[in-house]
Amino acid sequence: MKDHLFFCGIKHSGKSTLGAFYARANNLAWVDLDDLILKAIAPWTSVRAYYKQEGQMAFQAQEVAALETYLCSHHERTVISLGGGASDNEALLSLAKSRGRLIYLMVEEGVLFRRIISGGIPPFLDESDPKASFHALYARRHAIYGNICDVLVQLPNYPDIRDTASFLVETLKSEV
Ligand SMILES: Nc1ncnc2c1ncn2[C@@H]1O[C@H](COP(=O)(O)OP(=O)(O)O)[C@@H](O)[C@H]1O
Ligand SMILES: O=C(O)C1=C[C@@H](OP(=O)(O)O)[C@@H](O)[C@H](O)C1
Ligand SMILES: [Mg+2]
Repeated sequence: MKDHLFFCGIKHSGKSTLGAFYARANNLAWVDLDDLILKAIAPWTSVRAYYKQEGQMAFQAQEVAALETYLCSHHERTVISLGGGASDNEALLSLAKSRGRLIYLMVEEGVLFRRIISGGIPPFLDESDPKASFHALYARRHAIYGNICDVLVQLPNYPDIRDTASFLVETLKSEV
């Protein structure tokens, strides 16, 4: 199967939540790559903790291994929600590219920043200037996703995520 749909985007853009919605609406299988990694790295209970302790290279190797394992054993068309750091994993992106289409769920920087810090400043942002550190992360990853993805969907920021999901389903009708 070479026609999977890979949902890409910066952290908190809604890849996981909207991936599940979109798959349900289109009667497709859905998996979240972070969930597959978590199963593979048991007894770890969080991918973030694994990433922090074992480092980026180890985490990226898990991303590729988890995707390879899934693709080898599942042949139905699947919506696969990637993690936000996929932009920095060339091997993962080229594997995904070879097996389907990459959909960039683009959310405006300010909206994402507010969503991210609503739960407090996360450790991946610089505590002394979280806005500037997020700006740098956003700019770099946005450039990569904008360049590599086959489809870019600029998501609205509706108060109810179900409305955003419906927008996505409608928008992708003409694209995939
Ligand atoms: N369009 C949206 N509107 C409101 N909240 C959202 C939206 N997209 C994501 N969220 C919220 O942001 C958080 C992260 O969503 P998630 O789907 O896990 O994003 P990702 O997988 O891209 O990091 C969740 O609390 C989710 O409810
Ligand atoms: O942005 C990142 O570097 C990461 C995002 C996470 O996924 P979400 O974007 O689904 O939160 C997860 O894969 C990991 O913690 C790394
Ligand atoms: Mg996610």
